[in-house]
Amino acid sequence: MPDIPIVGSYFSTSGPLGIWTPAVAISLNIIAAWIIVALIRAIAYLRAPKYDLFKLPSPANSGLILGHAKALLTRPDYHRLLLECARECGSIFRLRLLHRHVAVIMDPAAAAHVLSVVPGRPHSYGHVDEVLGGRGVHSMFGTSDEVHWRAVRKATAPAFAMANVRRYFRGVLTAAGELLSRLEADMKGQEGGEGEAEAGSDPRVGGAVKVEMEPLLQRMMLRATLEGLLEVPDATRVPGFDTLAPSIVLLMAEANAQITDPLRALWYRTPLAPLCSKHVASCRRALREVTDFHTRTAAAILARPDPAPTNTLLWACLHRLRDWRGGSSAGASGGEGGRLSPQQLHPEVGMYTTAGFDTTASTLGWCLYAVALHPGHQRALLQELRQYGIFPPECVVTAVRKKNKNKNKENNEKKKNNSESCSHGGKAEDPETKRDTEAEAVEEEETEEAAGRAVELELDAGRCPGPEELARLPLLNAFVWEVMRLFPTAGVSAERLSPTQPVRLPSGLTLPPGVSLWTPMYGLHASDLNWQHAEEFRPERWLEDPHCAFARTLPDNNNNTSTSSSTAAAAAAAAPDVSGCAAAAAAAAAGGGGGGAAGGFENTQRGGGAAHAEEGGAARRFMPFGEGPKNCVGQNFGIAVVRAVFALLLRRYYIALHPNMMGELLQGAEGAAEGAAGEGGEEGGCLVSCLATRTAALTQVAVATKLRRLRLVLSRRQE
Ligand code: HEM
Repeated sequence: MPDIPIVGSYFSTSGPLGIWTPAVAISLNIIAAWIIVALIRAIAYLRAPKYDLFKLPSPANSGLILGHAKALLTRPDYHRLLLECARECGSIFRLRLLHRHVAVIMDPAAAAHVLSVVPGRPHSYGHVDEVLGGRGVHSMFGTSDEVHWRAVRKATAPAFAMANVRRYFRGVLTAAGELLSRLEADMKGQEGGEGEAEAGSDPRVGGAVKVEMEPLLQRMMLRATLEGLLEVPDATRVPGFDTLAPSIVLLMAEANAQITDPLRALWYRTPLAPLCSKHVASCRRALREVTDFHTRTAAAILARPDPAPTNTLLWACLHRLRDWRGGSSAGASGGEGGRLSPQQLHPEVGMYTTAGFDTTASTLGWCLYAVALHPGHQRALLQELRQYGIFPPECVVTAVRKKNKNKNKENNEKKKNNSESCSHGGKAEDPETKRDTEAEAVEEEETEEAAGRAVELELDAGRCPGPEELARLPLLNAFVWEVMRLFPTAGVSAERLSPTQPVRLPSGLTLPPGVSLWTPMYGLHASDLNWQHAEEFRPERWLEDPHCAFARTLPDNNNNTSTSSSTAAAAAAAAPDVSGCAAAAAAAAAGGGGGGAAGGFENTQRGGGAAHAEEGGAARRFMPFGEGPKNCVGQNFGIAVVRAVFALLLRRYYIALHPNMMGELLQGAEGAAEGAAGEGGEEGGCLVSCLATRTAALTQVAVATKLRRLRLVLSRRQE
């Protein structure tokens, strides 16, 4: 009998291989364990019910260990990568990220089905939730507890009825007034040689001034949310307001980086991270500040007297929210338990403060980018705004300067009273007094200008359009829908997970539980499989076809569209690009397809169905606000703000891209993009895809898909 060494000696250097013995022994043990696990999984797989996951085609660019993760991680514009995969594999395909499988769904019927029937969001949303509610605390958005989600959704959804959106609009106009003041102040500063964004560069470009738009839009939307939705009086005076938007943006970027890089998430959570990395330290500080701000807002809401039962404004719905823990069904106030403490309410307050501001600001940013790229459309839009009297110059008034009150207190009081009475649109004002006030305001503006001080502007609510009026403008709405189609701000961020139940797709394929179901909006909206001339920016498509949001208008074999064509559509289609847009708008307004751009989408979207009944069940192919029970609850408010602020800026300023940004856009695609930026934008196929690729290179694909830096040149229009 050979002498068998005891097991312990395999792990010591006295073993048969000398100093190599422990290393070899450990490796052999790991391999053995791996084989055992693989055998167990193989047996489990053979015994498990059969699913169709592996029947889905998978793109070729898969690495042995990382699978498709490497390609996704190395392409910052991975929304375009998904589009390329769809071209290779079709509109439903499978990606492998390490050992995990993800079904990517760009087919409208399958996407709408998944978003409608699969309730859960994947765990990666937890990183985002941390920004909304704090560490380890979940809001309705990121919770995996369906009772929690249902309770809060049911209690707060009435807050976004149109009647309430009208109420919130005052807050929007206040915030938009501040935006104008800041823009004018920037312009004045730059004219005087101050406030340059980049040292050494000339801020004046051909008599106009450059502006970094994103931070201004984010601040505006945050103020609109706090003062409009939550009725926080003068949010700008609340401690921490000035740093809130940049802090949330910083944290959202970090959350996104952690979603795509799990190792980063691990490192971020170690106690060493803030000591070694300034970035992590500032994120931690920002998180504390943001959490503190939300808790204070929640406490302020709860401190208000009980709202009347008929009050469905957002703050009132949140005030009424009751503890849902321990209950299996949600009562009228969302829960059946006791009152919530500020700490319990703060994730929901944080979610509502945060969910709308970056999405809406980015959508606005995309609108400004698109209008700067298409001067012909800009002219047509301006014409429409003038024709309908939207945001006339008189709606912008100069606010009373409190600085001068010692000098001219009495005079200022008089003006303040006048301005307040008209800004709430309450009392009818004597036209004579109004003219006097305007003249004084202009005079004051001039005095302030002469003194080199910034002028504060306000919007006169009585002269501004309401949300419904804006929703009726055919061209404006067609333009905004087209922007939201080609540049959806939730471009990659809709994902569902069914942890225990298999998911059956409309095509008949059944996917196993635990597989991530990813429905990237960008892919749905920009894929040739779903749209004709998908990558072309053509707002007219919304005017030509009242049911453009549904997948029924794909070309038949003869390259004709199957739409039940109207005279309006035919007239519009025959007209050239920009004038075509105006012609289509006119035709649509005349009744040919008037509801298409403005009413059609909204009506059906509110219905909540994934399929359009009138169209024999055609699937929705346009879903910038998501689909199904977890679609965007704040969409009425979001779209109203986009329309209003976009129209306001368009009416007041000529909007162009800053030459530096134009330079970046043209890099490597000079000839191609130049044409698109020129009058009329006659876009050939190559030019269209070049422009799309270059835009993607300037895009930050994150929780919100937005331009990395939006630099514009704004010049005041002469009325
Ligand atoms: C143009 C602006 C907006 C866009 C494009 C947008 C887009 C979206 C999308 C695509 C979703 C669904 C995500 C998913 O399927 O997982 C969503 C959800 C949500 N949005 Fe918006 N949103 C906008 C504005 C707003 C505003 C203004 C608010 C509120 C103030 C808001 C609050 C929410 C909330 C609370 C959810 C989660 C709904 C739930 O889980 O039931 N959004 N949004």
